[in-house]
Amino acid sequence: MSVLLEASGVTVVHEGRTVLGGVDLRVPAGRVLAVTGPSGAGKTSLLWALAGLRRPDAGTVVLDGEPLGDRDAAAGRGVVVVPQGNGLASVLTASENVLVALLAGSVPPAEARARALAALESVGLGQAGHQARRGGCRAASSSAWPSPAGWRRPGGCCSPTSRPARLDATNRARVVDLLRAEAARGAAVVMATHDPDAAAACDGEPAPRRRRPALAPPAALTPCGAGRPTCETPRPVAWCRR
Ligand SMILES: Nc1ncnc2c1ncn2[C@@H]1O[C@H](COP(=O)(O)OP(=O)(O)OP(=O)(O)O)[C@@H](O)[C@H]1O
Repeated sequence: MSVLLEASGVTVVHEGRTVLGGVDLRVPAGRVLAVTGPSGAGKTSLLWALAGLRRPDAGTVVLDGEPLGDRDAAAGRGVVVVPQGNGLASVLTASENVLVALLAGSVPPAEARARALAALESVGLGQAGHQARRGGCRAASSSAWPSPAGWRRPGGCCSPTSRPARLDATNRARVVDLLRAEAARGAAVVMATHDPDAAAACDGEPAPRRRRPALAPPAALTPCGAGRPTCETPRPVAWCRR
């Protein structure tokens, strides 16, 4: 089945404050959607909701026509989430971090080693990944770390990543390339970023019209992408790559 991630009216309330209001989006397989906005705009809240980590206070998240469910259910359906802090174990090397994820998904050890090496090479770490611990491989960014489910059966992939302070142009391009490759393998990819260049690399088209007035977050998510202006009004927007 072709992956289709849809959100409808997703609203997140923290401590009585609406930080995300009525976001609609639709991300089919093969597309990379970027959401951007200033700190506090609600990017992480949106991605957490899309990944099943945070139940929306209103609205729905649907994957392939079925409600997403909680994180366990989402993971079981191939939804990968890459947290901002990478979620890596600092006591493990880069390759060990990748291996653990693969082995936990019952990938045979030999295959897991090959996949781990391929993943690290794709971000320019290669053999260095056998020595590099978390601090040393941060520039490779989060997208290098696949979930086994995500590799075997591409589903949604939510990546709050690419803070400009952490990625230079080369590594930014690598991250975007990895996300595009994931999309090309059939994933629907959502990336949150502060980095206008990273967002622009995910060229796109406007999301469907909102069905209800926005409960504007304190600083709204804004669209960006090749040739697309930034919205001047608070308007959470999603967009997809053709
Ligand atoms: N667990 C929480 N409890 C209370 N408030 C929260 C919680 N998580 C987020 N918030 C608030 O919700 C708002 C949106 O936060 P969120 O992390 O989604 O924004 P963001 O766009 O991802 O920000 P950043 O780019 O800095 O990561 C912020 O004002 C934040 O302080």
